[in-house]
Amino acid sequence: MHCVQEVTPQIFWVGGNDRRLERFENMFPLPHGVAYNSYLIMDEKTALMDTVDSAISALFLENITHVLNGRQLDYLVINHMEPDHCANIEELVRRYPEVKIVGNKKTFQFIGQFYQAPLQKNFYAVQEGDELSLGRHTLKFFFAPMVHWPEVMLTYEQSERILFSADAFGTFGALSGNLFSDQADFEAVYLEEARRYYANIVGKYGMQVQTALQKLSGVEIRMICPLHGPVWRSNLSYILDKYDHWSKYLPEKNGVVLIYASMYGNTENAMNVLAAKLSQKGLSDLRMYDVSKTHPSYIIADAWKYSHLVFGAPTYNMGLYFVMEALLRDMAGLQLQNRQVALVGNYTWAPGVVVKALRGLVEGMKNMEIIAPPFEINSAMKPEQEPALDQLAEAICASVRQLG
Ligand SMILES: Cc1cc2nc3c(=O)[nH]c(=O)nc-3n(C[C@H](O)[C@H](O)[C@H](O)COP(=O)(O)O)c2cc1C
Repeated sequence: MHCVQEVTPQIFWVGGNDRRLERFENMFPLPHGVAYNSYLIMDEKTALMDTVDSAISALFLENITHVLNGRQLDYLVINHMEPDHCANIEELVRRYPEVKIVGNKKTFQFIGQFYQAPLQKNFYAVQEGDELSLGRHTLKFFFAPMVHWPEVMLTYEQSERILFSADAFGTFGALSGNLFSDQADFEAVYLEEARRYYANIVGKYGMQVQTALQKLSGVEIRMICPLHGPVWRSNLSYILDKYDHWSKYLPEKNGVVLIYASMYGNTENAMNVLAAKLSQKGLSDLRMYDVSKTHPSYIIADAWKYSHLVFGAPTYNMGLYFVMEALLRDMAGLQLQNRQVALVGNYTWAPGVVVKALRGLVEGMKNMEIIAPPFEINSAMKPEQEPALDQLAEAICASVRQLG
């Protein structure tokens, strides 16, 4: 049975949800599933905006057949060639041999790489700023290279002022029937997952997101239709503001995330003592993670949200405990920047090694300020070290308060 929703009287959501997939990109846990959105415009000409992942192909094709109701598919716009959105191109050409595949040079290069079938005869190339009339609706194409992949386009429908935004403004989390963000309690249901999606999937490309936002700044947008998660038809400034913060690597909140690695509990203990001191000094909403327990995507999402990060880790085979090293390299790869940092190291026989490694990785990232001398433990924290930890706590509090 088809499952479609009306976005506007002539535009239909023909996507679907996957709550079975364990990990997005075989990497990121999906406790709340994921939605693959696709939109079909029914005008004098019909146009489909992107396809979906192969996991939901059967329902997707049924949805299209239902909405087309015997009509031909005239255009298939490919805003993004990542396989979770383009798994059905070949099948659509088999069903609608005359369909024009709308894309740019890079789109067509990638289609050639992913697909065996000769699809060149269906290609309909567009340039930046080109317009395509469907009748009452007119599509205008904005290129947004590296707002995830190099071929990415944003398609703007001029009559209804709708932005089909590819992966931008998307989120993890399946749709629970409610298609629009204002039908859900977005902050409760989606915000954490939207941030986790942004930081881990798009985070590296902040500069390109800024370029795209500037390109669109003169365009009136009434609705944003992303490829994942709910559609925005109201309060657009809310999600635009989040994207502006995230892509400028500006924290949303002044606060502290304590991130530790620990094999036998001694580093963990020092981090707990530090967290208690921070709390007693008046800091609230502290967040704390064990890197061996929590998937890095969640820690990275909070690193995107908060202004201060404390990293604590033991020495391991004359270096930094691997899981912490992997997390820091992940953060660096995603270009996390502009954070205030404090360090806690632990060793049994090699003083200085782990704090040097932590410092090296943190200083390798842009605009990361180490706000106080590292706190070092020799195997286990001793009561006589409390004044030094107090000093570190005081430095962190002062730095948080300084931000306002
Ligand atoms: C496999 C292994 C390798 C270690 N390698 C080093 C090392 O190279 N240098 C050092 O000073 N301590 C090393 N240690 C000691 C730990 O860093 C130390 O015991 C620390 O207190 C552990 O902190 P934790 O209780 O938070 O796990 C090693 C410990 C283990 C288990």
